[in-house]
Amino acid sequence: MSITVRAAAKINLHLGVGRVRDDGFHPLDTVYQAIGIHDDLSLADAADLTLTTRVADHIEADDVPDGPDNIVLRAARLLAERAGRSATGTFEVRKDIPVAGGMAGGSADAAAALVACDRLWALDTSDDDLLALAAELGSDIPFSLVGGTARGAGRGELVTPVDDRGAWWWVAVPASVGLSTPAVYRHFDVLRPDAPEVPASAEPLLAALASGEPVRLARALHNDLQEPAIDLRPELGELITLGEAEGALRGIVSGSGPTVVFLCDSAEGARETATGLAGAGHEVVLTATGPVAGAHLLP
Ligand SMILES: C[C@@](CO)(OP(=O)(O)O)[C@H](O)COP(=O)(O)OP(=O)(O)OC[C@H]1O[C@@H](n2ccc(N)nc2=O)[C@H](O)[C@@H]1O
Ligand SMILES: Nc1ncnc2c1ncn2[C@@H]1O[C@H](COP(=O)(O)OP(=O)(O)O)[C@@H](O)[C@H]1O
Repeated sequence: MSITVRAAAKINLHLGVGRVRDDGFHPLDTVYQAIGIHDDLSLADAADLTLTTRVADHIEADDVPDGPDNIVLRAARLLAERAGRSATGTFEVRKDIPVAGGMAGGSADAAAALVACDRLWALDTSDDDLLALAAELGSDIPFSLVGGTARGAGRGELVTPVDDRGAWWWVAVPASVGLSTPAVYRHFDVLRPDAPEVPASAEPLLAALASGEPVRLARALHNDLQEPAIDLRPELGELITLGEAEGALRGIVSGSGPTVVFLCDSAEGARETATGLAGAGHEVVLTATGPVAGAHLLP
């Protein structure tokens, strides 16, 4: 038997970051949105545990570990250990989500692996237990299970779905070389030694989301990791200016970057912005809508 699970990229519409905690993580008040850029993960019965990866043209195959470090295998082993069985199966990951891009591609694959193993191994794990395992594997992974639009608290792992009736149009421009999430958080600590213990509230963003108006949402977008990301990669600031000149309502660094996402007012607006960015020499320009579903089985 073989099954396929699809998992989406995320962006942070609001990313409030507080002063680093004693455990090395930063307290967050964030709003995630899953958008229509996907990885698909297939899992087939087998006696042992193996993984192959296939990547879209815009991804460098060498950037994705194919050994035990791949988060798919870590997720499978963790679930197997908790279920008291051995981890078995042949995984194939087909990646379209930019790697180390601030779009939680690894987290999407980990969430997909939890869903796929739970199903193929017939474990029937409860949602709460799957969410707890996801949080052990990484702060963003519970959101990758839930999808849609959701608020994240704690270090990002405590996820609550929020009201979002919009269908938002996004243009995403990944960079050819990724940025390390811990490095961007460390740079935040250097630039913001006075960061408040309580992160900037997501409430204004939630009000803009509920209005359904793209111009209001554009104004409310907020990312405390944008400043450190741009300080490490000044060209990201130029890219934001360019996309806004090409018709986007607003550009913002996605999570810890270096992908930049642009909110557009319509499908037509997204097409124009994408065409303008491609014409200016950006080889990879992706268009997507959000919100979309979290990790789910494909028929
Ligand atoms: C920045 C964000 C925003 O959504 O996403 P990305 O841009 O990476 O996609 C997340 O906080 C990334 O979450 P994730 O990539 O799951 O991080 P984890 O594996 O849990 O942690 C990796 C490292 O990031 C730092 N980290 C992560 C989360 C957090 N709240 N504070 C932190 O300081 C820590 O240095 C940690 O050791
Ligand atoms: N399945 C996977 N897909 C992508 N990256 C992975 C995977 N498994 C492990 N990694 C490692 O995780 C790092 C962060 O990847 P990713 O989740 O794409 O970025 P981000 O944290 O910026 O959202 C990569 O540089 C890579 O070394």
